[in-house]
Amino acid sequence: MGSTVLFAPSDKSWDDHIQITLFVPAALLLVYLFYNELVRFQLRVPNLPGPRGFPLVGSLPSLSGTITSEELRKWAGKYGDVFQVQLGNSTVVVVNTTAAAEALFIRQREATNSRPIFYVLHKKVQRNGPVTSIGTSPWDDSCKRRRKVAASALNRVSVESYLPILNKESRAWLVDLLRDCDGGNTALDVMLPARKFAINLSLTVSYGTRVESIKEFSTNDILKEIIYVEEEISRLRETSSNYDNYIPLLRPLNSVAAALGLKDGTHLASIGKRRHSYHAKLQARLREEIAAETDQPCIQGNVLRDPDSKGLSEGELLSISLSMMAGADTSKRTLMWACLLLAHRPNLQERAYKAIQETDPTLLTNPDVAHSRVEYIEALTKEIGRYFIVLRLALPKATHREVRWNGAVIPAGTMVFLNSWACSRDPAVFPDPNTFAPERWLDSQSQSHQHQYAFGIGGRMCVASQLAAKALYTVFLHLIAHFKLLPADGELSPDAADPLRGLLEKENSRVTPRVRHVRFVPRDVDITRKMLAKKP
Ligand code: HEM
Repeated sequence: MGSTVLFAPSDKSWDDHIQITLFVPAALLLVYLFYNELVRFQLRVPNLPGPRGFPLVGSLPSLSGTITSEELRKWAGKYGDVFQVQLGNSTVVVVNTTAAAEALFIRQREATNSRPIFYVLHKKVQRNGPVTSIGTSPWDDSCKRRRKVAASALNRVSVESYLPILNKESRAWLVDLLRDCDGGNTALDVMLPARKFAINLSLTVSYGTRVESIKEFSTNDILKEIIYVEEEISRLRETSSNYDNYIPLLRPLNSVAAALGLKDGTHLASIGKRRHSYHAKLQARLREEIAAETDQPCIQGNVLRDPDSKGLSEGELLSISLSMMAGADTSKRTLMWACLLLAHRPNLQERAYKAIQETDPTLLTNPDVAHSRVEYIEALTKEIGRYFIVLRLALPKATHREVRWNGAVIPAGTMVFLNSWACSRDPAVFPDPNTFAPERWLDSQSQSHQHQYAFGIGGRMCVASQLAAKALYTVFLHLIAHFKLLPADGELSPDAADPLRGLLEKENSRVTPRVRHVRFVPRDVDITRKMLAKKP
């Protein structure tokens, strides 16, 4: 007798089985998509124009592969100065002109003072950490306290006390250049000295410590860690990518991928932990220096010496230091663009050199130049900030209360992008905006008192704008006084230092130049050596 399979499904029941297996998830997905579209629809700001985009993803595909800030600037031509765009499930209000920026961030300053919460940064990277940096903290009492301490440590008066540091760091740059430039025959990677300068500035302000040699960046474990971790954080803070922030559906999919071993599910949290851990090491070192009375004045030191004076918790103090290190990234990128621009504009260098000579020729041989005021170099510094805008969408902002614009009421908790790039290209206040013209900032010009958007605007503007501007000024003056900068291959390229065509990555709103090498030819080696010898 042949064996009988009692429960063998007939062909029909197999078909039913397969149909149900396919149908149920498809139906659930459709229900989810429908519900999600309702949510996305409700999140739109009534009476504010803006594209609707695609289901689920909104305008993300339309922005993908574009230079986001420039694309949004172009969209303003169609939708107006202020419009809304949906990035997945997030509604973002984009502000594209100087008039609109003043209306929202100055006249409604209190209401636009906050920062959004991002899934990747706040929920994943910071998951186990006590704090976020100031620049990524929503507006509350703690944020107010931290910002106040940072701002008073970096205000115009305090900046005076940092001038010796700025002189020292810009001279250190010249020492490195003189040693490595090979009389201008070898092109140097400008990222290395720019990074050293920027990290030293942040380390000094925060912990009273600095890096002596560029080589340490590849040999010293804590510095290697700072660089890796800060670059990762910078990538994870990027607003134009990190789609998990905007499309909730991706989050469980990523968890499944991590569970299946297809991606590293611990990476994000580990970056947050590593950031806290390197700061803890720097702080421990500073505590030892304080105990030995060998510490240098710095923000952490001031608070550690007198913990009750500022009313900050340990976590809040740490948050201030996280913020100082994040600032290093922007200074570095600005310095890189500036070197490239100067290398491709010999006339600009000569004009600047002449301006130093005419204002005060002793500055050409003086080791300390940070105190000086050469109007043209100040204008050059401002124009470099305007022309390149290294943080093209500033840092993402959020409304803290209702904001009004042209009949639309933008509710509290809405994400807002200040398109600093578009504001800097606003022809209403910057005629011929695509031309690099330091002259526009000279006192005689009508634009000279315009706001410079490189540092953002409003209640959450860069707390270190005075210090950063002075630091850039000091480097530019010293560089121009002692070196001629030339393109790496001798060819003057119109694209290398172009803020759109010269980009390394189009979509990144923190912009870096594609070309990184420049030749530095000493103007007069003996004069530079003598100047450097005046100070240890
Ligand atoms: C060329 C150099 C720099 C540029 C272009 C720059 C630019 C910016 C921009 C655009 C913002 C956001 C402003 C806004 O949302 O309106 C910002 C915020 C901030 N910057 Fe800078 N920055 C620079 C250097 C620094 C340095 C050196 C530090 C620290 C030592 C620093 C600390 C901060 C902090 C703490 C914030 C957050 C402010 C807040 O959210 O309340 N920045 N910066």
